[in-house]
Amino acid sequence: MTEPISVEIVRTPNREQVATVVSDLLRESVPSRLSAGDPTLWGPDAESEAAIRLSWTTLHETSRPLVARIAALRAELLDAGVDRVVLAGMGGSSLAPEVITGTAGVPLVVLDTTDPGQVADALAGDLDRTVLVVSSKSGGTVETDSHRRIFEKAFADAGIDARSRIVVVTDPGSPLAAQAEEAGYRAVFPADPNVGGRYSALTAFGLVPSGLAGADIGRLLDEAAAVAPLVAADSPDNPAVVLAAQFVVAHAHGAEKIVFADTGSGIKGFGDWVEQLIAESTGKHGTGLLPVVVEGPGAPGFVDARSDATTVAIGPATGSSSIAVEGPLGAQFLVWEYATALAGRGLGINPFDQPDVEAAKKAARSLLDAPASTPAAPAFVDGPIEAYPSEGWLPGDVKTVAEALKALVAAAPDHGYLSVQAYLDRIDDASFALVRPELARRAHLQTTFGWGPRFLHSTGQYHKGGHRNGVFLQLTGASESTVDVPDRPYDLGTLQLAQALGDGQVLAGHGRPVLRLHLTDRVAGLAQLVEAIQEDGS
Ligand SMILES: O=P(O)(O)OC[C@H]1O[C@H](O)[C@H](O)[C@@H](O)[C@@H]1O
Repeated sequence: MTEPISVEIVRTPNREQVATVVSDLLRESVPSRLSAGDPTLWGPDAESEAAIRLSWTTLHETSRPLVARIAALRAELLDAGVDRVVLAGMGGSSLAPEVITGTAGVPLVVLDTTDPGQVADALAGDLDRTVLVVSSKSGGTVETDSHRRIFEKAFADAGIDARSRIVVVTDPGSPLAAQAEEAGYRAVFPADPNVGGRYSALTAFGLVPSGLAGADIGRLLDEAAAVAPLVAADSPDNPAVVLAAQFVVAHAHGAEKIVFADTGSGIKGFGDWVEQLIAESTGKHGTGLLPVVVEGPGAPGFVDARSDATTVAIGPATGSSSIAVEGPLGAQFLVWEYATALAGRGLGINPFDQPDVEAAKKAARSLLDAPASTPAAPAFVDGPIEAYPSEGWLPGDVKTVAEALKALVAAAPDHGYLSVQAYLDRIDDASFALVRPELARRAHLQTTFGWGPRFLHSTGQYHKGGHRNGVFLQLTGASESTVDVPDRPYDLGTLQLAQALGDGQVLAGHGRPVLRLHLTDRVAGLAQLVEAIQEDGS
């Protein structure tokens, strides 16, 4: 029989220490205790939260009944000519379905944005054939609530009974569960409340949208089931133990970054899922593991990784990878969840909370509640780009984007990182992702890229709670579209800007340098930005 997953350690500088960490984990039977749901594994402070967060270890069994229910709903919808699935959900409520459907090659429109243009494009699709899945564990996430309001109105405006086209996934008792009951939405799938968002790939959050879109979710559970005995075993061959020990020891030696490249796994977008799991689980109390997702095995950050990073191939090993993990998606989900929970124990943190996420949400809410009477003036304007630096790091005589970028990179400590955060349309503005390798190549810093506000529910926890060695480049842009949020005093563009400004304030409050570049014309702005990066030469 072929192994359900393979973890290859291509090179490890600290073999003996890794072996010690492995034997400590095994001596205390940590893997089997984790699989049995022992909440004491992360110390007394984490125990009460862990007690309501460990049901993910058995989802390959407990989620089985969902498969038939989802298939029945899909058949009903198809009979009614409804075959376009739009998913409104942030972070753990959309990252897994995006990978599952991308890998299966079935279409799913994911709404995890407040960009007015991107939402307008989703609305412009064929509403006659559309079902909206509204996924939110808490039932109170502002983006998801906005999408529900916007689509409900759009269905009604198009003469479609919105109730028949909205399917909800949420925790029992959440505000969204109450709204769904009151409105009489088509179906409500109660999620397992004892699984946190980023560990919920194999709950209703991962399975409902993916199954409705046509992915083979039964097979996904089979893949997880095949690996379950391996990750629960108190054995030195346990793939999750091997990974966790590598990361904990690397972290102790100053390699707190994990650079992920897909090397031909056949999985689409795994990095986007795993980065939330690792960053949000571990990035807190000034420590953690920073995932850096790169374009491929030849990308900057991977080929030229230094001593501050471990390179991981998802797929076969390549010359630059230190570790290679090969296996199907369902197995990868479970192995990385176990590895993260085990690494969290090694780092001495609670891998199930996200103490710094709320701060940015609160700052955005304050800005929406009390908008500034006069907008802030840019520090300088360079063609179609306005620059808004946080206080205290940009010399006053800097007047060009190229110089400002150079100063931002120079403000990072040695072995720090640069985080690029694009509050833009990740479909129409997809080419902004090019900025990451361009900057990484010149900055000689590990460089991450995230779409705002999506990353706020993912790596955003690490930026504020993890190692304090990041510098931050925010990109915001003018929009030609306006999308109102029904029964709310703001439109999406206003919300999007408040989210960028709110997170920027919180980062600056942590003493981190933040440069916001606002593109008054997105296309011309990108061209100018790339030119400035190339000219920068830092
Ligand atoms: O599912 P929801 O309650 O809407 O939450 C969606 C996401 O947003 C939060 O801010 C958390 O940081 C994430 O862990 C979570 O996955």
